[in-house]
Amino acid sequence: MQQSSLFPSAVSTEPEILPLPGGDFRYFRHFLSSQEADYYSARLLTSLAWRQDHIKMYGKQVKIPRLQAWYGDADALYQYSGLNLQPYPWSEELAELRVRCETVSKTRFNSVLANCYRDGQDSMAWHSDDEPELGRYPLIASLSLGQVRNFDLKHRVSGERHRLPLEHGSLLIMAGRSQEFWLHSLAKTKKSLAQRINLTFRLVSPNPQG
Ligand SMILES: O=C(O)CCC(=O)C(=O)O
Ligand SMILES: [Fe+2]
Repeated sequence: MQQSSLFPSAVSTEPEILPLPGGDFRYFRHFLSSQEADYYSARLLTSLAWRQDHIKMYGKQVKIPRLQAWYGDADALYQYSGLNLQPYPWSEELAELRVRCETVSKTRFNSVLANCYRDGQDSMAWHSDDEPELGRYPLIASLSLGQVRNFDLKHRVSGERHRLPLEHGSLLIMAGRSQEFWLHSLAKTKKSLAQRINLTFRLVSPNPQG
């Protein structure tokens, strides 16, 4: 049975456009209904192959401050923070969400990076999603589930900052030259927070030169 038929009242409205010079950021606050968001949040938490990777920093192996899992088509290989990620095949829930994200963003995705922030101590450092395999003007669809966390944006040249709390069931589309001009991060906080899952749907090229 198609899961989406269980949720006839899914809300989908026009996005809010973030006023960020040079970028193209569109925020769908109520992309999923709250029932859908609860459903996917619970399912993904238990069904994905979460793991805590290590990266090399200053010659030392350090644990990434969150759990991750990479899913996608077999040829969607991805290098991330020096890690070579091999995708797991699409799970049922991820495949359903992929279609929803493709429809709203009018883009095809062949992979998704899942991140799980277990509490306020889990975080993501400043970066852009500008790896060559994402192409020149990548469109990335970022779906958030669970605990609201602050998504911080910083302009590479002017240093201008913007903070967007990403809500349960929301979708943020980053397109055009967003990655070229803007860095993003998720800061740690001392507050006691519940967990949050974020999915970034991506189209990665098996051959960045091609
Ligand atoms: O968790 C988020 O909202 C951001 C995730 C992110 O930036 C990434 O996966 O590249
Ligand atoms: Fe990112």
